Amino acid sequence: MPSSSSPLLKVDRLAKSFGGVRALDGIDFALAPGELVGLIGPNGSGKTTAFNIVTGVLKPSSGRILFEGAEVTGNRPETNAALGMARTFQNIRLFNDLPVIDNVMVGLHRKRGPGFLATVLGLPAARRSEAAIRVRATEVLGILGLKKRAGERVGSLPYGDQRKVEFARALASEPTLLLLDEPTAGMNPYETADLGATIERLHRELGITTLLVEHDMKMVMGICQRLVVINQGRMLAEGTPAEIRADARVVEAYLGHGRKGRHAVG
Ligand SMILES: Nc1ncnc2c1ncn2[C@@H]1O[C@H](COP(=O)(O)OP(=O)(O)OP(=O)(O)O)[C@@H](O)[C@H]1O
Repeated sequence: MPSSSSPLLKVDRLAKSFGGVRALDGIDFALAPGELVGLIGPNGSGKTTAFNIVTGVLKPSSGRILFEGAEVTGNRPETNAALGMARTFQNIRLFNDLPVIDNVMVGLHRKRGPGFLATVLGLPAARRSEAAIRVRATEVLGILGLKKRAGERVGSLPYGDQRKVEFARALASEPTLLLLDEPTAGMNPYETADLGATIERLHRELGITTLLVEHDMKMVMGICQRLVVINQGRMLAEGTPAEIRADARVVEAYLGHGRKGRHAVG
């Protein structure tokens, strides 16, 4: 375990090229244990690429990712998940025809289940473990205010609640690092505000270190302790929401992209 002063996650001189496109060029940032940090930047600035490299979906061209002090660069996503990273996706990935509870239980099976085959065959250890997993999944649904919907088909839930189920699945694995990829994508302003409040509350209550990639400036500025701003694959600024709001380079980068409304920094 890291000491309180050593970062939980360190992104070190990260670079990534896709053919001739230099998507990332020297990205450096770190998350201290317990921090809620927003990774922001205009469209095409490289946020998703950075996120995908941290989680292991993409390999960097150069640079390193350190998690709990150990190098995890180039690890497969499943390896990183087993180490304690849990993520949500930009596009919801749930099993629409399955009940809410089953979708959350998937997150727990990934972490410590007895194995798919043992579960299917209903072997005794698997059955006991299955019961424990169901209890834990129900607890997590309770934290997110979704306990009453546990038995409903997840596809029948409103969009905002489906996002919360994804969130519950990530939390169920008891991650050390929670990575949220544009969780408010496709949400209306009410759902966005509600999810922002949920992320902030869970962070406060559970203290999970969280990296949030998000377009909605109002939400990000409202809940994050610190922001990392990238532009055209490079570091642009880092600081508290108040510092970022007052940073002329950030305002310029967003105005240069014609950002208005929910994307405006001011
Ligand atoms: N698989 C790929 N192949 C080629 N170019 C890519 C690929 N993925 C991303 N890019 C390019 O890399 C740059 C960064 O893209 P990325 O999606 O990481 O930005 P972003 O900040 O997440 O954008 P958005 O806010 O629109 O989601 C862009 O120029 C994009 O076109």
